[in-house]
Amino acid sequence: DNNDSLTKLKEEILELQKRIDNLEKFHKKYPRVKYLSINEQRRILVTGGAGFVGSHLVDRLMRDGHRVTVVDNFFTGSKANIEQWFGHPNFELINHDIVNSLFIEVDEIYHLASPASPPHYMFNAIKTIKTNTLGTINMLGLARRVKAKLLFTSTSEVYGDPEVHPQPETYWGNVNPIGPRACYDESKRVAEAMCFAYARQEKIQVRIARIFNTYGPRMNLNDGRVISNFIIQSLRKQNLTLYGNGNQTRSFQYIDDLVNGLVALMNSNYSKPVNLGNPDEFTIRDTALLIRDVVGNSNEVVVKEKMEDDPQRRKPDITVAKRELNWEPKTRLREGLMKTIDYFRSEVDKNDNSENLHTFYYLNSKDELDEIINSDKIEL
Ligand SMILES: O=C(O)[C@H]1O[C@H](OP(=O)(O)OP(=O)(O)OC[C@H]2O[C@@H](n3ccc(=O)[nH]c3=O)[C@H](O)[C@@H]2O)[C@H](O)[C@@H](O)[C@@H]1O
Repeated sequence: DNNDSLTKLKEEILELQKRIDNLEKFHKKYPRVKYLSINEQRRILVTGGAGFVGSHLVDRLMRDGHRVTVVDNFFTGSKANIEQWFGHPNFELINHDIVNSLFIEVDEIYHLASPASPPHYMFNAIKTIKTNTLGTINMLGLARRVKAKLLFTSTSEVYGDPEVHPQPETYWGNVNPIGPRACYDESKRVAEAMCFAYARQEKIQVRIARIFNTYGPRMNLNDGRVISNFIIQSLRKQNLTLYGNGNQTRSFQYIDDLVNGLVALMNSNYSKPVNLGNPDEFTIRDTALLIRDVVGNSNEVVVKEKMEDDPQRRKPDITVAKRELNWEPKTRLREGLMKTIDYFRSEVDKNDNSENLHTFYYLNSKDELDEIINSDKIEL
């Protein structure tokens, strides 16, 4: 008997030894990064660096050879977006909410942290306002203390429901200050004002990007914005939800183009706001039909209640970006959609077994909320 258990123990030890050997053999492979000398290498903070746009920017800055610190509170960001850099000597992740002060030493700050999808930013309107106001003040304070250059990611939503088309940076906008979108567009507007106040009064170097509708891999499955909703609905063979008649327009920019624009803007000498967007304009109905076509299904398009204060037409005038940054978007919508659909296809496959996922719906009224709760569309 003793002999038996001894043999069994020996077998178990051998098995464990094998596993330790395997672990020791494992070396994490990172994407290739450029070598920069100490003089060339910059210390760069990316707030919201675990989010959709932030993580693509982090990839670019890391590959360029810089030292990158990500700050994120993971409200809409996710660790999976940046896990490729965990453990890399040039990379650091701080779980921190920028509504509180941050004390670190950096040369540049890309300040992206903010929920961006309407259902997300409306989910906790006060928190959205705090993030864009207190959060931006904190980042400007940091920039002043350590003499860093700060790029603020503003939005085409500062133009509200625009009465000028396409929208140049000189247009002051048509924003409802008390509407459901105000928590986002008004707080982004005041954040722009803060950047300019710090630039004038404290001589901080600021850059302001007004980002127009952007899509691509790593958008959350529950992002709730139109491109991801239509793709997921098409993949799952659900009805495509058109809010309103679908004649409203948007101009969609692929993520890689935006990242190039952000880096070009940071490195430029231009300190006034710059539109970054793709001027190809589509109605939302046509967008639904195109996505359905590229996915290759024939789902029905159903009309839902119109969003309150939904901008009716949106298209960037990118004359300034072309002139000052020598930048323009390169990716056509169909091409960008194909890459995005590939990403969503694998994410949907992964997630559909875990049943805890749903598309966000806009709630315009109490009736609509009741309707959703009583239907099987959403698990609350
Ligand atoms: O990217 C921008 O410039 C700004 O505007 C967007 O807001 P919005 O254009 O309203 O983005 P979506 O939620 O994608 O909506 C686009 C249009 O599609 C419609 N929509 C959305 C989702 C859906 O399932 N169905 C649908 O018809 C909306 O009503 C809207 O007319 C984003 O929310 C912001 O992050 C960003 O700052």
